Amino acid sequence: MMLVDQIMTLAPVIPVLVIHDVAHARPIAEALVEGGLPALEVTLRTPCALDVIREMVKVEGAVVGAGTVLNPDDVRASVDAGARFLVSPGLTDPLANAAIASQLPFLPGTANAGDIMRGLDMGLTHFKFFPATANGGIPALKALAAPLFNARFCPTGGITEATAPDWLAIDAVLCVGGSWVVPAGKPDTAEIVRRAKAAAALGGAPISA
Ligand SMILES: O=C(O)C(=O)C[C@H](O)[C@H](O)COP(=O)(O)O
Repeated sequence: MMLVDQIMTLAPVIPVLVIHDVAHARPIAEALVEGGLPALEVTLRTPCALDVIREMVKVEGAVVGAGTVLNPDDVRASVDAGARFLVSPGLTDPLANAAIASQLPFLPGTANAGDIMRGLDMGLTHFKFFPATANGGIPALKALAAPLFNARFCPTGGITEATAPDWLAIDAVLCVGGSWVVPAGKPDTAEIVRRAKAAAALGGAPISA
């Protein structure tokens, strides 16, 4: 099992995936891995999301996690599908307890100092900062990371290929999440490889785990 900081340092970007057709799972995962983005966040927002995880875990080199994990049932379903990490938009006690019990790396969404402090109290150290842009952007995260100096972040929400380098330049930021790498609709795998390569090159060379 990988540690959360190993997942977060596989590449500078974790692509956030909203996939509506299980037939798209493998070609998308293969294109992302080929492009240098092995950590994949499959959001549990579509009816086929758990089947997408089951397909993507078969792709060599892919480290597949579940996103939009909202409650203990989602944790159980993600574990059963083979997810290797969990990402949520927020931090609740029932979710955090289930995620910690699962022993999978867990990146809970946090938006303010109280969220992060509750997470630190639970023994968590790595957080999603969400919704990153709408929630005050880079100045907000820098202001939060200063007193909460033990916390490390994956900002997500509204980040683009153009703005990602500024986020990655923050010391407390290990990677960013974003949906821009895989546009909606029928996958254009050549375009996904191109976008993945561009994302993998952001913020310097990836540190392999
Ligand atoms: O589904 C979740 O668990 C979320 O928390 C939401 C996603 O992280 C954002 O929707 C990605 O944001 P964009 O890159 O702006 O599209």
